[in-house]
Amino acid sequence: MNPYLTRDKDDDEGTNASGSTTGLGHILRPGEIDVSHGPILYLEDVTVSFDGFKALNKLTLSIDEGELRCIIGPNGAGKTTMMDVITGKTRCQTGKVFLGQTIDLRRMDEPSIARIGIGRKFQKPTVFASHPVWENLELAMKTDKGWWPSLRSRFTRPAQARVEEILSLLNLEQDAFRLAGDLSHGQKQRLEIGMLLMQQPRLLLLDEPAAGITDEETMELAALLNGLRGSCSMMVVEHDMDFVGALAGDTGKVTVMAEGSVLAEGTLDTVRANDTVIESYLGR
Ligand SMILES: Nc1ncnc2c1ncn2[C@@H]1O[C@H](COP(=O)(O)OP(=O)(O)OP(=O)(O)O)[C@@H](O)[C@H]1O
Repeated sequence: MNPYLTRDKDDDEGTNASGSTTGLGHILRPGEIDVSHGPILYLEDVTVSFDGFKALNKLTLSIDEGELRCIIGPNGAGKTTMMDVITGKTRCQTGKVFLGQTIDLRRMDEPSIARIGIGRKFQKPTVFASHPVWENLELAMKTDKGWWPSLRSRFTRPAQARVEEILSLLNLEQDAFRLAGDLSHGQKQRLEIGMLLMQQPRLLLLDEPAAGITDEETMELAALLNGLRGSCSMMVVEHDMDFVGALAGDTGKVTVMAEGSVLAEGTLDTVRANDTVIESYLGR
């Protein structure tokens, strides 16, 4: 079962002080993401310069709610810098960066951006190697206590149910009691995505999740991400074109970046046939 289907009712609907539904879904509570009239992520004319070099050059891009967008492009195109800007790690000099219609990410710091629902996975998996798989998931669960204090707190029934749901989604049920450090590279990648899912993100940013994993694990990862489609928006930066093909299918939108801007956008077949893309990235 998709874990987002069990999202708390209060997470998605307007509620009044007594907790009953108001029916005024368009009236936003603080921190609520408004996607009623447009995309979940919107970047416009974003520029980032490092000592005069433009890593991002008037980058304009948007992601729809529930979309899985693959981003491809040559080394140095600015893909990681773009994720750094979205997550508040790097500040852009000019441009707009919005989550939904109302949340200006440029005004927020990294922890606040993470709390509001943007999860990021770096290329190298980061798991608690000396803890069992299930405990990695439990530690990652959204909590006001933080990870380390929560290690000592009781494992509640709802937490247990969510861990079981995510283990099943990750196809790691048989490995629940193994130490995370003993998993294969591909299993660690899936576990780290599961740890992000425990926090019920609205937008996931994944940087080359298929790098260094076997072909079989790559397809398993693609199945996992395809299964999340619609319930969580995702931006996946990737060089492995088989993986991109498995994610984008015939109709998914792929963005090609080069020199800090969008070079082309469309279905994988469309961008693959684009002469400029062939010249600058895919080769003949
Ligand atoms: N902190 C920094 N200081 C100076 N230059 C930087 C910095 N961060 C990135 N750059 C430069 O900005 C450009 C874009 O880098 P970025 O890592 O965003 O590209 P990328 O598309 O993610 O590449 P790759 O596919 O190799 O990961 C590169 O030329 C890089 O050297």
